[in-house]
Amino acid sequence: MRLDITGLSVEVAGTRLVHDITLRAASGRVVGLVGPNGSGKSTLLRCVYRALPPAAGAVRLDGADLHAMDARAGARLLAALPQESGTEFDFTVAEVVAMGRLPHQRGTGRPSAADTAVCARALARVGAAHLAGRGFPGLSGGEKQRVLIARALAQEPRVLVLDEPTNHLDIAQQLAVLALVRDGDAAGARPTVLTALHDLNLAARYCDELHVLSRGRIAAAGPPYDVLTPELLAEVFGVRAHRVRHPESGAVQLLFDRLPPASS
Ligand SMILES: Nc1ncnc2c1ncn2[C@@H]1O[C@H](COP(=O)(O)OP(=O)(O)OP(=O)(O)O)[C@@H](O)[C@H]1O
Repeated sequence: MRLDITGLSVEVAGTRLVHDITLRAASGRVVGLVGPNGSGKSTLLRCVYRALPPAAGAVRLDGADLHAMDARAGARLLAALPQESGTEFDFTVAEVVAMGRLPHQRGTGRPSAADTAVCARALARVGAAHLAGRGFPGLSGGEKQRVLIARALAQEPRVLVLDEPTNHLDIAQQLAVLALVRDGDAAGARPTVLTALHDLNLAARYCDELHVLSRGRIAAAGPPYDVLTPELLAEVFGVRAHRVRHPESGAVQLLFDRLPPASS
């Protein structure tokens, strides 16, 4: 499913934080959003997953206006992993993941055997099947993050919006989660993904395309290594970057240093 963001501006408490964003994620593509702290990534994503209304512009899924859809219809198409859930769900892990099935349930709202199977698969995909019976509040930060990703996967969305999915994850889990997001499920179903990421090397490795946000506006967009030039990294992130090649794969990697202080 295609995600089109056109002319999107977002305001919080009367202040415009995100200005006139236009980007497209073609069906099945992984599009990354990178930018320094406070550049507006979360605010933009919150509007895309409908936690905030647009002040101008629109978010469309295969041409249909997401903000004009009823909540259940929208939730059957698009699932989100917010940066901070803000909720200490007093539920078991299995119950938290089952919440992902709510948009698909009718009548009694009780999960069917098929719903339970979808949830079990989602937990297994993030390597958290063994946590199903545990209470959510007692999990570690990384375990919670994997369970919330499983909840989003259990929603079987056509579009997945992720705000820092690697937060709290150790390096092996970071690579595993981004690989599963990029590669889709065993049946080859792969949602369209829009994800904010801080780690520029991970963003370059797992995203088909990157959009760089700076002060609420798009500063650059395109294939990762066309975008992540030393000039842009100095200007937007304030760092000195070297590009080197991985000794085995030959893939480009970025190494960072602080910029030398400006001479007066
Ligand atoms: N409720 C709010 N009221 C006022 N300002 C806000 C509010 N929410 C966010 N902001 C400001 O908007 C700007 C963008 O914040 P946002 O969280 O979208 O940035 P971000 O790129 O996701 O940052 P980070 O990388 O630190 O997560 C920041 O300067 C932030 O302080």
